[in-house]
Amino acid sequence: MTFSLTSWTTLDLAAIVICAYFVNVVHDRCKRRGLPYPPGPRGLPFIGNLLDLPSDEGSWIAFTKLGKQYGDIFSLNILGQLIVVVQSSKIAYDLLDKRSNKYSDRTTVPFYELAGWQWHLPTARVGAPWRLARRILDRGMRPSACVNYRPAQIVKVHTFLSHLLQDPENFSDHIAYLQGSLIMALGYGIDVKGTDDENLTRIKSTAHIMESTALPGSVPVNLFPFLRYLPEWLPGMGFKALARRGHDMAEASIIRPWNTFKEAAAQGTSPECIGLYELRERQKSDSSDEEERALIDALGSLFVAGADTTTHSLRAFFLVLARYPAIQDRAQAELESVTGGTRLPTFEDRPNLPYVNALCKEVLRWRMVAPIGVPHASSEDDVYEGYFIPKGSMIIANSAMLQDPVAYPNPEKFDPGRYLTADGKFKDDPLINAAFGFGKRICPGRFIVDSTVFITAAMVMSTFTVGRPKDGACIDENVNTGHVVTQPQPFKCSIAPRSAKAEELIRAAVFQSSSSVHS
Ligand code: HEM
Repeated sequence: MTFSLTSWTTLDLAAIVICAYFVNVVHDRCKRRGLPYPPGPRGLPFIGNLLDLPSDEGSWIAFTKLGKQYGDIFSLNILGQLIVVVQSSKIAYDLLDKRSNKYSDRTTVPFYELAGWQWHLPTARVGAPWRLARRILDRGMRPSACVNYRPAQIVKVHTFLSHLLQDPENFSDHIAYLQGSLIMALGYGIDVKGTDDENLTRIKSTAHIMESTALPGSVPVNLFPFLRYLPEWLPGMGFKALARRGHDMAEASIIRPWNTFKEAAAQGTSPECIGLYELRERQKSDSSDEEERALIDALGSLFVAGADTTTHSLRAFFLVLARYPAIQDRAQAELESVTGGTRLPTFEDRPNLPYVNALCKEVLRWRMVAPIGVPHASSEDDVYEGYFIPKGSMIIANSAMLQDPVAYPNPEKFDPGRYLTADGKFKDDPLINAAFGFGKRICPGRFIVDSTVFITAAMVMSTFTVGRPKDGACIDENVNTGHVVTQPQPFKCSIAPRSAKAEELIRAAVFQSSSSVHS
């Protein structure tokens, strides 16, 4: 007897779906041994809590509201996927950090599988390829390695200052270019020479497709994975061609810069970068084909994971300067007391700039770029505080913890004073790390972010004054309602050099940077 899909009636299919649903419910009850899931709103059959997630506001806002009703750990069921949302830092560290062996996986994004994007680290499932690539980034971006990339960071920030000087109105685009070109330099030692650089435009297009196909509702196959097995000529199957295009584009965008880097490394002309750091480490041991591919994947993941995120934080930094002149004045006075206004600040000045350091920390807390991080997934059944969390659950640590009024009184206020002692010394706050995630999946780029935001902020405030826009337009302090990554709403501001001396310092720095590159 042969079966074909077309010989089945709608009733047959409905009966199978209903049976599967009830088998699942019974299986689930047995597994739970009477333990409840974390509390949450009652869902509807089949769709669960789909309607409890409003589409017109950021998911972190919806989660925060639900958290007020159901507590610091609650759960939702979306089309059969259990989502556990965690709102307190204690629970987040208990689960994602202390029990990281069980909570470091990711759920599959069906479109990514179809496009062959398993190399992309932030969404990669736990397994040997992720472990190898992750080790490379942890090694190549640890604080002692980051010191090697300071010259590249300084050159890129000098160029950024000169862009602000020439064309202050487009500061937001200059920030994006700063980050894009910096990541190409950090990863591959490639010196991008303008916004139309091929490596840059290619990886930007790849990042764009990846971002627009990551969420459950963005492409049909993410909600209904079985669609990938249906023929392409059926209506609604356009995602298959998109996946092929995405695959080819992504491969080109990670392989071409890799080849450029490898050639330079072989000729001994590659500047310091993460790729070179890793090759040096490998000379200490034998390296396999898998390890070479892991390095390609690791470097390829940097742009998509790190360019937009840091760009948005720096846009928030400009927003702060434009909105809060007293904060800018205080930071500028501190910088001037250290540099005398006769030179640009350096990394070595950092210990003497507690207020600037505190300002940078507060930017990361005040306008978190990734308010729900990247969801983790559990790889084993677990019980926490009497709640059952089955294998395959999605765990979301919501940013509400960095807006907690107990840890951060008046959390909406931008206040660098949170990180200063009574006598004005910088006081670190380990909780801020929550902005970079948890456990084994914590952002490996966090030390690069820390140094990039510091050196950019210090150089900008030394040489420019940022203020309200000349046309008197209002500056909206809110962020957009993107579901994963947020950024300030577009805003205008005035940016003027602080003095003729500041202009002179910028021109001299750019001249010196370009002559050292060409020498
Ligand atoms: C303000 C800037 C940034 C923020 C707020 C940020 C935040 C995050 C967060 C929340 C995660 C998920 C952590 C988790 O799953 O628990 C993550 C992952 C990641 N980030 Fe960042 N990030 C930033 C910049 C960067 C930069 C500059 C790079 C690289 C140059 C980078 C590379 C990565 C990578 C590769 C992952 C995936 C790690 C994994 O899944 O194992 N990030 N980041």
